[in-house]
Amino acid sequence: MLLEVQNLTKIFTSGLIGGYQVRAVDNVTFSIKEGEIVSLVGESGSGKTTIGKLILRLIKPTSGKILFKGEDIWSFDKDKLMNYYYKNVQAVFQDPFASFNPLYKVDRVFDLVFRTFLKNVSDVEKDELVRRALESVGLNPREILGKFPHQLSGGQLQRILIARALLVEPSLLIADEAVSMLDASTRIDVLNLLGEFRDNHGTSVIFITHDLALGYYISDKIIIMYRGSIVEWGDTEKVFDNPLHPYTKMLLESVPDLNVKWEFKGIEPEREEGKVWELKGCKFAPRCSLAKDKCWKIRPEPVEVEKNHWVACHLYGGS
Ligand SMILES: Nc1ncnc2c1ncn2[C@@H]1O[C@H](COP(=O)(O)OP(=O)(O)OP(=O)(O)O)[C@@H](O)[C@H]1O
Repeated sequence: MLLEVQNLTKIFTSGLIGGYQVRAVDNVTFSIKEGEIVSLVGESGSGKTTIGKLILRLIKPTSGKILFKGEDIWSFDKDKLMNYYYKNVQAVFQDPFASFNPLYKVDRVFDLVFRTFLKNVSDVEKDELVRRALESVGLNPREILGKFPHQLSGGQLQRILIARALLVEPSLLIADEAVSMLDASTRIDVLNLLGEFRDNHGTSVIFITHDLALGYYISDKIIIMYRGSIVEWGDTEKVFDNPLHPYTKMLLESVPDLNVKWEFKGIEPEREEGKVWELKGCKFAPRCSLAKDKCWKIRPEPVEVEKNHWVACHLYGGS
């Protein structure tokens, strides 16, 4: 297995006075095989980015483990972290502007990659690798190299960052809302590019998105998150063809239908933000029209309802 996330929990403390704790990630377990594209889907605040940061070892879990090829990522010393883990695990985030220094030409992001991960490459080879990487994301190197960030569009900058991440040929790419800022046609090009890269290099992708349709388009497996917990996961086709959790159903109903004028069909989110994190039962109970007594008291355990399709909901059994 390439990556195993085991009972991962991250608790943040918010507010200075009378602060309350947020269980941003709550006992999350999943794994990713080589060459698999897995989408993490959920609305804002469901813990997707926190999972990405935990996998990148940018923050420390409160409890639980992340294993990369069987090794605990927190057992790596600085050298192994830089020269092994980050060479294997690359990331692209939502806001491309944040990744560029406005005072330097965009080429600099490639220099850093060569200095850190590809030290033995000659200058001639470097130029060729950069050219190929830019072309692979649909950019013309002559229009890109030598420019400052403000001279390029957000979509161009984002594709440069994807090219940079793929240059290293990582085993795992974490794409956190990485296509959100791209226009619709560029977005599809970049999604196809990730798929091609997987096919050619066996790179696995964790595709973090709030957009169910993008998750459907790109992924082999889909994980639906709600308030830090996984509520449903499985093979993408199965989850889409036969959504089981009331939250997954609600998300699917909210995908805009171009033939129907928009009308709010969801249930109003609960007002008392802090309280839901403390619920003993199902976190979705305050929004669920089907919630029964048990749902408020006992957290549902995941149940495999069909092969490779799991749901954590009392409607489908489990304790
Ligand atoms: N550093 C932090 N300190 C305190 N709370 C945090 C911190 N980072 C995240 N949180 C909280 O953890 C929860 C999960 O946040 P996270 O950013 O992981 O969600 P998300 O699903 O990625 O949302 P979005 O799509 O809006 O980025 C939220 O309630 C958020 O406010």
